[in-house]
Amino acid sequence: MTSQENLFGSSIQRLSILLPLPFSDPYDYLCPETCKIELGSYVEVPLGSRRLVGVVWALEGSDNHLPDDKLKSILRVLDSPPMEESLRRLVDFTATYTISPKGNVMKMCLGLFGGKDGVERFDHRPMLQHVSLLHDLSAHRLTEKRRAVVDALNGLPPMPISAASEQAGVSQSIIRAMIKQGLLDSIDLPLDSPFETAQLRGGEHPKLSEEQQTASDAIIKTLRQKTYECFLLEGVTGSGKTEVYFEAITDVLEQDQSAQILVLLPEIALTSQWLGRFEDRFGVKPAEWHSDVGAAEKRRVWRAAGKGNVQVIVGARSSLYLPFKNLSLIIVDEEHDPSFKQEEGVMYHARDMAVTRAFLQNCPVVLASATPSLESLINVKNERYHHLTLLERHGSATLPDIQAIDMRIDAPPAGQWLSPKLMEKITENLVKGDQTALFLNRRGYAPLTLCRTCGHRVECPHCSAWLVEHRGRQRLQCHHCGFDMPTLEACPDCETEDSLVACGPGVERLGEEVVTLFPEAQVAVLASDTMTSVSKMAAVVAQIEAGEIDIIIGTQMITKGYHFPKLTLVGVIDADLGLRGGDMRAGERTYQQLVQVSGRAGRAERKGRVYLQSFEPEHPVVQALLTGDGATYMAAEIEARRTYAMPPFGKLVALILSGEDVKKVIDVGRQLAAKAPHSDQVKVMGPAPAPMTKIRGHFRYRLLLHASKKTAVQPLVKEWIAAIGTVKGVKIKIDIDPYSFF
Ligand SMILES: Nc1ncnc2c1ncn2[C@@H]1O[C@H](COP(=O)(O)OP(=O)(O)OP(=O)(O)O)[C@@H](O)[C@H]1O
Ligand SMILES: [Zn+2]
Repeated sequence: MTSQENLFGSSIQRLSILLPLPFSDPYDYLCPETCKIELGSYVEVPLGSRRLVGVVWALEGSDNHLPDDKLKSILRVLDSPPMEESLRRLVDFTATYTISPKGNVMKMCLGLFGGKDGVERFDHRPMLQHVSLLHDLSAHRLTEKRRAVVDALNGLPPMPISAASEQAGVSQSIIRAMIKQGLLDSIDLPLDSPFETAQLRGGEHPKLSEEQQTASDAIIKTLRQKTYECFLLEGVTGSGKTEVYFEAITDVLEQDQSAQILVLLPEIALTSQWLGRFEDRFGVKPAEWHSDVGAAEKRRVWRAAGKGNVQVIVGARSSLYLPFKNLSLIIVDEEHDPSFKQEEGVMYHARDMAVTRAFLQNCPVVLASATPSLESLINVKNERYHHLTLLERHGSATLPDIQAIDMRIDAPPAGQWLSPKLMEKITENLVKGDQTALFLNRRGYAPLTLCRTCGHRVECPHCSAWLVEHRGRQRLQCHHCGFDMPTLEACPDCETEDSLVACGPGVERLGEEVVTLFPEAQVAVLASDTMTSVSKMAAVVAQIEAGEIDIIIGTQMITKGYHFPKLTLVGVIDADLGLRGGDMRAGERTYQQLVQVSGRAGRAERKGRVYLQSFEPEHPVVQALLTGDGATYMAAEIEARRTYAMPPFGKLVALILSGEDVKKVIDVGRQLAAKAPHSDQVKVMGPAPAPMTKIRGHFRYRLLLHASKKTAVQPLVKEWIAAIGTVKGVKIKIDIDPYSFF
């Protein structure tokens, strides 16, 4: 600790404070030595005219030689347990690994907020107006809406006005008016109401099968030793991986009520069914952390995590950076899922960082999947991960029969997308009263609108992409920048009326076809643009569970996690779709997706069947599904990666340059190429126009660095980019181990 006398004779110290701003290093601040401060303490500091939350990164100043009188003092130490060393080290690691400013990683740790809001979060617990029903209003004459409010509140403890309005389906003003008239009571309660503790042996408690038991025993053994170990829990679809890790969660909490568990799920849409299962099992809801959670709830979860007042948090990628007090187990479900890679800002891979966090925390981590990523399989081979396998479906369920439909032979009628064979199977299934899922990974009505007269394709004015028709909403939309406009009557180029045609199918168009062919069936179309919130998705899931839906049509959002006992037929409309892009992971990704969607069929007593419509049924991916020999397919993929020294046998770093002035972008690209590191261990390709040459009016070029496994790429890339310096108007994004090549 450095200290010296200040002007007034009292002792002061210098501190390094990491701020949630895009800076790489902490800033120096002063504070009286009497101040009770620790490494990791959250403090409020001034910066210009702003007040920010920062974290004490060192109990001494950095080496910036600024005299004390140039430094400002911290304003106060905030009321929260200090950030633990393991999280501070994760921040350092993430920043170094991804070549991001440390302050940007700190921003993720603080949750939502950088500025003022961050400070408010630490203030005495905010109070919130709650409403309750104390009087008997049955004799009152009430409007329908007021009656709905009474029904929603009846017999329940006070709830926030927003919750009551949601429950009753009326506006908040109606509730406020009722409070004013004395019909309802209002009370201010702290927002930070505590999370309930799980009931460990109370709820539904399945008896594990032998292989499930073996897997959960292995995890529990490590849990009790309180050490790091990474498990790859590989179990076929429907084998009950969730039950295995629920058992592990039960054991951690049985050993230690204050233990905390983090479960990462790839998609928030997935959580509805998962949450239901959790609640059945543990009698309480876990805390949630994802983009659909409101600011007040996020504040509550963040604080509870830090104070150790919440046991289980289920979340998306960013929950990994929450300030847990006693993190004891991390689960990454569907670990192979590409959405764990963050593609904006700090470009980290949440699965890999979860393993790192567990290592720093010295606790076990479980990666679960029916189709593990190639990287994880290799880590098993190298004995870095402990492999646990479930080979059979739970109970009497068996894996579905999978067949291909050769679209060159069994072609659909013109302008339709369902082959005669698949139509026949759907009809049979409807007669049986079973449910069918049709998978097509394309949102909207049609991916392309084409003019029959002049051949013009309707493109986004800001991106090099076609506009996708959304017929229900009568809009044309860009799926890259969100640009949106009404559908057109005439061709924007040759101005011919009624000459535009929709080309290709999206789920909406497939829905139209299905409704026409099977008018008596109840159909639901699920895509991320229609299922915009967890509650909307939950409502549809409940309908499917209740058997109110016969045919489910959806994008990749329906492929994973779901368990619908009555679903026995899966049709894949275009099994080759994912193979067309052609990056290094296209085959692996398509294989995983097809296994996952097939895995939705026949998960209970009734046998499942899957039909893959393909123009290339001889493709190794389709063959792997038909033969059920995924292991051989993945082994061949691993060999191909090894041959070409592709990750994880070698390293890739992508540089994505973008700017409004294409000449400047190309110029920076050329400068980078000229200064590129080259050796027998390192090669650089590019600059080349990105496949998406323009997004949001910004032109994009890419360079790709390929290095041997032993090369430390981060210092190399840092030095390389520093040699160019910053160029105004051109952004350089660094993507270590890229998953997207667009
Ligand atoms: N030991 C058990 N006792 C009773 N029910 C079980 C048991 N194991 C699994 N199940 C039930 O079997 C069904 C499938 O299990 P689960 O959803 O956990 O599989 P999964 O391995 O996660 O599948 P997927 O990878 O396809 O998501 C669930 O309804 C689950 O409750
Ligand atoms: Zn666009």
